Amino acid sequence: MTEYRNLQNPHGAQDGISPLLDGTRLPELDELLEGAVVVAQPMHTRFRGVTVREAMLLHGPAGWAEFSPFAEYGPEESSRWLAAAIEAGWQGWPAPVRDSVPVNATVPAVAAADVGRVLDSFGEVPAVKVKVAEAGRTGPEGVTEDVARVAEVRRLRPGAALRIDANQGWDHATALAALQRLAEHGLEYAEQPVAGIAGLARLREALHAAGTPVRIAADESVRKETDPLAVARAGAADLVVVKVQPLGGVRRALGIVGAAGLDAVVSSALDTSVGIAAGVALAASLPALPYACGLGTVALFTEDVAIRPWIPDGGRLASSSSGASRARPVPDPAALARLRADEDRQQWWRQRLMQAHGVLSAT
Ligand SMILES: O=C(O)CCC(=O)c1ccccc1C(=O)O
Ligand SMILES: [Mg+2]
Repeated sequence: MTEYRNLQNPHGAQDGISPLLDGTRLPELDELLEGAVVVAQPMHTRFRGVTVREAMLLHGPAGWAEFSPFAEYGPEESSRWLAAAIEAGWQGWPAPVRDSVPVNATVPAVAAADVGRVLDSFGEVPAVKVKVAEAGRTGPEGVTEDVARVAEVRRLRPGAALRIDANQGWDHATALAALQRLAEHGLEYAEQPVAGIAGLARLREALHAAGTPVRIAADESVRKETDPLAVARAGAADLVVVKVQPLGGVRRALGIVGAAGLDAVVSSALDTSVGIAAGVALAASLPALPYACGLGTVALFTEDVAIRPWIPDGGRLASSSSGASRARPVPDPAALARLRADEDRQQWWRQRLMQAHGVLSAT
């Protein structure tokens, strides 16, 4: 007998955003853990302080699913990532409205001399996102490095749309000065240059007043706020970045974009190809997709679990939902064996999944 539970989630049931697992059965723990495997995918370049990305892959009746909250995330936050995995593996995604989606290259905070190598790994792309304001490099020297990195991207890809992501690393004055310099290279938008909704609003106004109206995209102020719509309601950003796992699934992310009423950029959480497919499903089912998606990040790994890794081809990724122009990713057994994390890590991730499951079943 299938049990349907309409879970009341403290972060979900507000302002028309659906609760986590809205109407979807919460599988038993044993069912989730059967066939679950933790992989560790090494990276070409350090990203977000990480050189090996761990992810737990689950195998449900609808296909493979990814549960990969970052190591420092607790049960409450991780429960949204688990809800996204349950949607992927036990429910499937809504029908797409487009066959493929445009993708940006992602350039980590590397030295300008390494930019060419990173760009080449993505092939031809319509847009490039450049990481700036790396931890410990947010002072004047760091800004100079950021400007040099962006200038090198512009030199090598004169026709690409160019955006930067500061991961809220700058203070107001640094962001204002840095963005005025970076705007000379042509910026499509700046992603989370400073922390907080009030911070974004203040910076956005200061940029307009200074005559450099760089568009502002909110990322952390969407995915880490208890209310993902607060930034839109405050008029603090021009667009919102949406990620499937942190927002609790494709359907919930679609609802958030609709309620925000702003243009959305779909991006990855440094997922394996299994998680990237969910991001593509979101991008392929949004009513409008005015910006390239940050879903090319499998190119940052030295190896991936999928037989055909989800790396952009001609700047695009094909959609895999119903009417599939491409099947959903299936891990290659040989790659799973090679990338399998050690027993301690398998155990640690099973523990995390149990805790996230506990949050979903208690609410
Ligand atoms: O958007 C992209 O191009 C890549 C994804 C990305 O930058 C990212 C990946 C993992 C965690 C955080 C972020 C981020 O957008 O801040
Ligand atoms: Mg970001």
